[in-house]
Amino acid sequence: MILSDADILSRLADGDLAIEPLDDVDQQVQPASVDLRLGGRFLEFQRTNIPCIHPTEADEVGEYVTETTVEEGDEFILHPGDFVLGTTVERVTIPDDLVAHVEGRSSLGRLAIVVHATAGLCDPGYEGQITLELSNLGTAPVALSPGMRVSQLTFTELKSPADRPYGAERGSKYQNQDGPQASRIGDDPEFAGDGSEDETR
Ligand SMILES: Nc1ccn([C@H]2C[C@H](O)[C@@H](COP(=O)(O)OP(=O)(O)OP(=O)(O)O)O2)c(=O)n1
Repeated sequence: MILSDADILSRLADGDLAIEPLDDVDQQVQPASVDLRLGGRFLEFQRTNIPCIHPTEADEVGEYVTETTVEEGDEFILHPGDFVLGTTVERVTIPDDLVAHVEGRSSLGRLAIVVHATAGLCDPGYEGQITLELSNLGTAPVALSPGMRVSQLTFTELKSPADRPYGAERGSKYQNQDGPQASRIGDDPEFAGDGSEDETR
């Protein structure tokens, strides 16, 4: 079951679901979602001499990524074909019986801006800001302004609370993330070497 505006406000009042800061409830709480704003920090991917990123090599991911900060009032120009990581202003806390989905806003979609290229699920138990996978599928550069409502979050009730919510034990690489975070897929246990893997690779 997807939460309505009344359900969302009731869960926010209960305090187990949190979205902070929620500065303008009237504007941000939509009929069945909450609009989230664009933060000012971006991770851009540079062209380098590395032939490719091996997703399991944390250093290689780091080599490609540089952080840019855009102050409120300034703009970040997203060029056609570009892919950058952004962040929400808001920090969310998802209770164990809800899952949240990051969706784009139609008004930006109509300008060819996509806010999650592939991954859009916030697990039960997740806490932190949300990293946005921003791309421009169009032919014109688009100016993005920190503080603008850029994405929306919907909430779906689980049939029963998660037994092992995000952050409780395994993995949970992105718990409490602050600002845009690059991929940490190299921290996956199957790549980190848990004794069952060949570590001489
Ligand atoms: N666009 C998104 C999607 C998700 N998340 C956050 C909330 C999720 O609960 C957390 C983990 O997302 P996934 O489970 O999709 O990612 P992984 O499976 O790669 O990570 P892990 O192994 O930690 O589960 O990242 C995010 O910040 N931005």
